[in-house]
Amino acid sequence: MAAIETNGVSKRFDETHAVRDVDLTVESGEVFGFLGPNGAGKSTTINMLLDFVRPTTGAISILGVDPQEQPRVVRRRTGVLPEGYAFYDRLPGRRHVELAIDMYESDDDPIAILDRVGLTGDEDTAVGTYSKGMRQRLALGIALVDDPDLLILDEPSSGLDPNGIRTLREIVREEADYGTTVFLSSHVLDQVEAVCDRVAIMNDGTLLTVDTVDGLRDTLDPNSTLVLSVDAVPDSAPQRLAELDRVDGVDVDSASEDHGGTISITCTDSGVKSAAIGRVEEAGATVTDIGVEDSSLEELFAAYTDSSSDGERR
Ligand SMILES: Nc1ncnc2c1ncn2[C@@H]1O[C@H](COP(=O)(O)OP(=O)(O)OP(=O)(O)O)[C@@H](O)[C@H]1O
Repeated sequence: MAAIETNGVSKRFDETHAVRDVDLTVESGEVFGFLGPNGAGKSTTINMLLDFVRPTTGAISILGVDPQEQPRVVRRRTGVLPEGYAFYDRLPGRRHVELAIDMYESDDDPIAILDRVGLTGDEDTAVGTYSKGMRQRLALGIALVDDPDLLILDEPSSGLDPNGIRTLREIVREEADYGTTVFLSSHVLDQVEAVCDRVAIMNDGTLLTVDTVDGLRDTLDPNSTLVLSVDAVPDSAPQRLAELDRVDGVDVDSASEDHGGTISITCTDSGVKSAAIGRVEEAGATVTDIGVEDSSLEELFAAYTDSSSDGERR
């Protein structure tokens, strides 16, 4: 059973077509990244998944149930970190977690949850004095109450410092290990790349693609650079490599001949990499290390959203 399934889901706010005809399936146990620039329709989609907003058209299933028919079942089994959580400034962090535990009638330990999100020592401090990052940590803790089957995190890294981002990443991985499905929206792409099995890219309300990060790479930018460390750069290596069909460029660095050098090979197809290594070895070099430089998710995202912004929207 899919954890999230949408069929032909659209949402109009008056003249704004916020979400257009979205078909999306997130399998149970996946860590799924939901990417898009500001105004792409990510929050509107999330709000429809949780029945906070009703679709204009289309059908949604969350953990096998229709959120319009059984919103309580969906909310009971789903932990949500929404964009802009409304806290009670005068209440301490611990009390917020206790209220969530009471609501779920759960036997979770609030201190253990606050510890998990890195708020040890701040449990009894009023939330009004919390920094943005501390509030985000608290909202994440509240989302974890009662061990949800599905975690929906809307821009979870917003306001977090590098330590907070690392904690978030660890928690996402731990939850995935427990079998929780994690759906996280973001425009902080390297975070998404670090934890997600698959990503969807939204722009102007339209779902442009769903793929693994590697799959996106193959589609959008098959070029990658193979960087070989060698004991010495043979004179014939560049020529031998250039003869290969899917090699687009060779760059040699043999500045420190005593200590070997590097050969960087631009490949237009990943299948040519082993042949390229073979050619270097045939030329007489010993390959001591192999690296691959791929385009970043950021570059792929820009390539997708730029090529989709071609006129008629809204
Ligand atoms: N309640 C609303 N009434 C009118 N328009 C809305 C409403 N909610 C969202 N929109 C519009 O729908 C579009 C999509 O907004 P949405 O908040 O879903 O995007 P987003 O991808 O979450 O953006 P961000 O990353 O900035 O949060 C935007 O044009 C937004 O102005």
